[in-house]
Amino acid sequence: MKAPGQGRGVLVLPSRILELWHGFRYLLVFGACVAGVATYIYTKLRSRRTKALSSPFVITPNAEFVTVEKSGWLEKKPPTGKIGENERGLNWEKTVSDVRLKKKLEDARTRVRTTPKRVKGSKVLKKLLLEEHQRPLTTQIQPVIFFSSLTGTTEKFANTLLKGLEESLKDQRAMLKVPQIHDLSYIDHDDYFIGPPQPDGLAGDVQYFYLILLPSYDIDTALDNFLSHLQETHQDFRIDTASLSGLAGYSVFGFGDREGWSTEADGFCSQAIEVDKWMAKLTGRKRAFPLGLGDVKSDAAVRLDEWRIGVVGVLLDIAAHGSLGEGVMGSGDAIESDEENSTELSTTTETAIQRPPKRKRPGQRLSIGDVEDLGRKARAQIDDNLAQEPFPYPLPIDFTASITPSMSPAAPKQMVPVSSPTHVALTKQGYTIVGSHSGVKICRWTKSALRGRGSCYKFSFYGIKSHLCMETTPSLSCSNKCIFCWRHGTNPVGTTWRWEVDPPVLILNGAKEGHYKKINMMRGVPGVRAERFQEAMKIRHCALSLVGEPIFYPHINEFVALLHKERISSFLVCNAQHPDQLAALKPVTQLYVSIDASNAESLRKIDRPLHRDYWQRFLRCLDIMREKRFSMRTVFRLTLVKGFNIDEEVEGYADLVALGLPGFVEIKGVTYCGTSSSAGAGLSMHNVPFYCEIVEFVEVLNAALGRRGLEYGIAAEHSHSCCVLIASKRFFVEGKWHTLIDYEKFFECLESGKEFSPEDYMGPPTPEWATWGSGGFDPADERVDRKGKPKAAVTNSVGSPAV
Ligand SMILES: Cc1cc2nc3c(=O)[nH]c(=O)nc-3n(C[C@H](O)[C@H](O)[C@H](O)COP(=O)(O)O)c2cc1C
Ligand code: SF4
Repeated sequence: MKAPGQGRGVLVLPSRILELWHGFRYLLVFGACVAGVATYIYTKLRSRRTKALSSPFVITPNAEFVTVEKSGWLEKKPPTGKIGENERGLNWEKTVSDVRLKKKLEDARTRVRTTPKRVKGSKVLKKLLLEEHQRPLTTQIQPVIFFSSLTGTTEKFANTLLKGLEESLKDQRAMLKVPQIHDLSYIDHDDYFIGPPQPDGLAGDVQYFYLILLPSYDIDTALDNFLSHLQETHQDFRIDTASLSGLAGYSVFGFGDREGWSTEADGFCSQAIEVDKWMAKLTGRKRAFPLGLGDVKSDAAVRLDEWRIGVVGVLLDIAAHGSLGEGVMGSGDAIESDEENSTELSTTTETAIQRPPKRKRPGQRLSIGDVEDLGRKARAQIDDNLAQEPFPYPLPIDFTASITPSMSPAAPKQMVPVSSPTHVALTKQGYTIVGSHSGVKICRWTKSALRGRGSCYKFSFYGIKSHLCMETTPSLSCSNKCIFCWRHGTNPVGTTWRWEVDPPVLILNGAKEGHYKKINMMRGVPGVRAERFQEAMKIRHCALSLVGEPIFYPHINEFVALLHKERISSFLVCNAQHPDQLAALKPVTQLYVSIDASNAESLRKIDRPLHRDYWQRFLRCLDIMREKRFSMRTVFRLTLVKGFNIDEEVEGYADLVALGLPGFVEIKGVTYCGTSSSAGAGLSMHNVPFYCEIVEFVEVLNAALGRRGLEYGIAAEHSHSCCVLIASKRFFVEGKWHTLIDYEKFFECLESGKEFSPEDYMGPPTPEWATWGSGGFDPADERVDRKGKPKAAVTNSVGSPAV
């Protein structure tokens, strides 16, 4: 039997528990849930951590691949071999076998850490490049010569260059480091031709300047590897397309053999030309000096030396100014000659002629016979007219006339002040305004010649190399308002000189400075030939035929004398409106008048002269030209405008030739300038004659001169610029035309102080390729189309025009 208390106590315990459960059950359930969740999270976290710790270190793909691509070393490979397997079990150690590559990767990492770069698969924006190049250069420049040589020739030249550079740059050590030299066969191309080298601890303190000397081989050589390397680097989408833009600049010199590969088209220096192109792309057009080419069997040493001098000049520029100067990216865009608006414009528009319908001039034709006498008669007739029948209006004051005190104007103003619209307009069109009334502009032929694409017709006719020629004017103002003048509306005009006068020295120095500056801007333009670039740095000829009227300038004689003193020849074109000034003009190498029309009415409509006695002035000028023909070479320049003056004007022009008896008559087609004023005058592209039409006109004119008993003949042509030369038989010697000029002889004659005639400085015979029927394009140059592609040579046989 159980004790009563004992049995009750047993019953009370469960009910107590039940009671407690009811009282705390929600709390207990909630606590259990929280504990469960916490345990779950803890377990999860713990398991992750364990897994991570047991896996090999994996480089973050993004960061590391970017690193690799930025440095340009590897294609989608992790960058180091010291790490073991990754999650997929690939052993990177095995994939990176090249020890050097590993080192580069390390370097690349360092580089990336110090100089982060963006991956760019597209073309580098010009603006970005500009910014980069425009930053002031405070770093030292390290010139590096690279060469390749199979038989030792290039190596020898490279070492000579090294010595030359060391010598020339020794005083510039603060900015220019001692040049280095590397054989391309012994260096790793990756070290220098993916990105500029980064010297340890000096990143940012040194910029490299590459000089690359190469022979050319049309067989497989190590050079092909180098070329492929450049090409692949440029085309590698992971690498900046201009990955070498960090260079200070570069220039290439090629050695070849003209005996076996006579022209560039035949392969002369082909590989140097290729390398130059790839380097231009890789550096973002940092060609600091034009590509030089030398023939190992003739001129290599001379050409290399010229090139060295040019390169040293550039390096010194950098030392002095901290920048590459003009002509390379970042310092002023060099204008491609193909894009250039034609300077011929100035010479053609100033003479283009609008002709009235067919005009009969019975009784006005000069008879065959004594043309001299006729000239005198014409002059006498004019004088009579002036004396007996004064003009019904007051004659305008010629600027050559003396001015009475009462008429003297107040203080003269500047002709083209800097703030004037004319200044702005001319500057925009590429003119450099010199002083307050002069201008200079590099013409498209100068650019063309620098690139070996041909000189203007003056080379074929007179031996003027266009890259040695400066086109300028000492007076932007003129006394005509020709309807076809592209400057119409903004050009200063006047019958008298009423502006401040700049001294001739100032004009010449300013013009030369402006010209050289523009030449310098061609430095980085593809295709510019180093030797021509060098030659262009010495002006040999001056064409005073830009815009305006050169003899309007009161000190024209002094200006021309300064040119001659520097042995610069002078070709002066005037508009036949300033007879007194023309009469007072001292000898120039060649004197032109523009013949814009063959009768007074026509001239008035076309030239819209300010002088009311314009026709008398015009005739007087022809008269003076006739008188001057034994003291200097005289030229009539005719510009033909289709639909205006080709068919009907031949006889009239022949009469004018009979009057002035020029040594030469240049006939050329107008160049359409496409301005609103020319369009307003009814001119369009349809008025530009084809060469065959020029040829036809010339033949008819030649016949017309013959009928007048004038001893002229068709001497030369330049079909490339639609231009033909008729010459006096004075220049036909021993069965050959002698239209070229002996410039040295001209200066000698001048310096002798004695009287001399054009025959005294007549040059050698006109080259065969320039004579009538041969086309007139210098075979040493390459004719190209507008896109710069080689064009078939035009050999225009007489009567079957080619253009
Ligand atoms: C097999 C061979 C191929 C050549 N091919 C060219 C060529 O295509 N174009 C060229 O201008 N010169 C060519 N040359 C001429 C060399 O470029 C020239 O002799 C040069 O100076 C060699 O330089 P190096 O002695 O430094 O190797 C070739 C010469 C050889 C022997
Ligand atoms: S003469 Fe001189 S300025 Fe005139 S087109 Fe020829 S190169 Fe140019």
